[in-house]
Amino acid sequence: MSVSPNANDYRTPLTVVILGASGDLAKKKTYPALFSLYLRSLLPENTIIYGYARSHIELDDFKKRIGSYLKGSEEKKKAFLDLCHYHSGLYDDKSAYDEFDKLIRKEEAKIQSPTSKYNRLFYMAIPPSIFIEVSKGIHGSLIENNGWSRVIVEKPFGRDLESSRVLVSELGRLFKEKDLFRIDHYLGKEMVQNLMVLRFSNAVFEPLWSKSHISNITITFKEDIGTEGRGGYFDQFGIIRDVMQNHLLQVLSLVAMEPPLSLNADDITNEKVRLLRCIQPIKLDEVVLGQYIGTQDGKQEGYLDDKGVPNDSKTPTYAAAVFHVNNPRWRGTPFILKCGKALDERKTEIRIQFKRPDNFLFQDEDISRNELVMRIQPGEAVYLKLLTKKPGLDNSIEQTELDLSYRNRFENLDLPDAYERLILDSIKGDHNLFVRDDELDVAWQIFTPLLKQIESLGCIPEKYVFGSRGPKSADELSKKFGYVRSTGYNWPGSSKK
Ligand SMILES: NC(=O)C1=CN([C@@H]2O[C@H](COP(=O)(O)OP(=O)(O)OC[C@H]3O[C@@H](n4cnc5c(N)ncnc54)[C@H](OP(=O)(O)O)[C@@H]3O)[C@@H](O)[C@H]2O)C=CC1
Ligand SMILES: O=C1O[C@H](COP(=O)(O)O)[C@@H](O)[C@H](O)[C@H]1O
Repeated sequence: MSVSPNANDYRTPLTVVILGASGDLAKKKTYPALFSLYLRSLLPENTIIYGYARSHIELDDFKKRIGSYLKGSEEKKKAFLDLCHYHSGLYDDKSAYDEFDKLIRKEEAKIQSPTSKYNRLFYMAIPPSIFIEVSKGIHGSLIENNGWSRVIVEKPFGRDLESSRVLVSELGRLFKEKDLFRIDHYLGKEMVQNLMVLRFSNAVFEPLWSKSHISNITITFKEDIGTEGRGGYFDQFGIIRDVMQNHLLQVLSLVAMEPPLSLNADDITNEKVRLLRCIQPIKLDEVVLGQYIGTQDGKQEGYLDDKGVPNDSKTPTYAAAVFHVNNPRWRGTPFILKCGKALDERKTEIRIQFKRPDNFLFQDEDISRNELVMRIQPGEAVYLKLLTKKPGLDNSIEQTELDLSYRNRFENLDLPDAYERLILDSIKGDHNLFVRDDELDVAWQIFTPLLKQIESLGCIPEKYVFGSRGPKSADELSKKFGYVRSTGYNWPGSSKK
């Protein structure tokens, strides 16, 4: 579904309320995304942005703080910051929300609405421990009855099936599903969006897209930074809850789902949910857990050195796990999901490794498999690794690639940040890129038994050094499930990357 900027929603004044405006997410992601939308003239004509948090911050200081994360001309920044207000108040105090509502109404009253309506978008950039009390505050004092009120919630949506169900039902009592937007920011990334187009608009892929031709699929998330002071938060969740249960599972479902009935949000989510229901319970012996340690030269600290992390923490900062999808398309093709912090590089990619052709004529050659790689970040690219005859008199075979590097192919590439796209969609009321309640439920059904097993057995993660490729056992796991690493491949563009 798409809504044109001329629709009524764009003429109706909008108040964006950022709860937790003094925090990290707000300054690094939410305000910069709103600023980009402002620069592209994609915010409704009369938009006010109100930050709310406990900290007492003077408006000028607050503007300086968020201004330092905005990229654009000083003139545009100033014009954007003129739309921004800040109010401090408690999260569990009804009178504070009532007072805040009065302030917002006063600002809104200065604007004549051409549609006689006023819309409000609430963005919860707050820790999960206060989701429910803040939701009650919004519901009790801040809802706009003459227009829509929508709520964007950030992950984590619970820490297991039980807590997620409590959260879903509590929020469900306060807001209708159509007004709730659960963000998984990976769904807003360009290449993740491109998955649907690549798969379903190109006749060349669909006939190959199954166990008949695909040997294994690896979805990898690597970060080259550690927890960097966020250890206190991270330690309560670990990498499986932080990245695998949400971002990687979303990518898996888009790679593996059947074609949806239409591009309508519900039809797409129905297919994702149907696919997720086919995932077999994850086996502990098909999982590798890791935790990073510092480098010998002391330049990089280990996870346990991060303040807020207990000395004896067993929380994994790396995980690899094998997923088996029990349906006719995928039965027999393993999906290997890998994610970790403090590794050798920053990279998120999908790597589809094909089987050898049935009637393989080149038995004597040490020949690698075809691979279709979709690099989500950095440097968005889709490339197909294939074999050609070495040009010239030589008859040997060489690995090469069909390469769609976005930066080379698309001129003046200006990709919107994931948050920018997602905030815009919530203004349009488009749920396509947000997580539906039943989707969340099935994701937790997949992971909760594994997480409980890991915790009850007190599994000790394998140590790996900051900046390495992660635990050694992860490569063995990939190999065991059919991944064949090609050697001797040389990408000529590496110097341009
Ligand atoms: N358009 C573009 O931008 C293109 C870029 N390239 C670049 O060329 C380079 C090579 O590409 P490609 O062959 O696809 O990717 P890589 O050789 O980087 O990785 C291929 C696979 O091998 C694994 N691997 C890497 N090192 C080891 C190791 N020492 N032991 C075991 N497994 C390992 C990787 O795991 P893991 O992911 O866990 O590291 C990954 O699954 C990359 O830098 C790629 O980005 C190539 C083609 C096009
Ligand atoms: O949700 C999260 O994602 C970030 C990585 O996001 P990216 O867009 O930079 O890939 C990760 O660092 C963080 O731990 C996690 O909570």
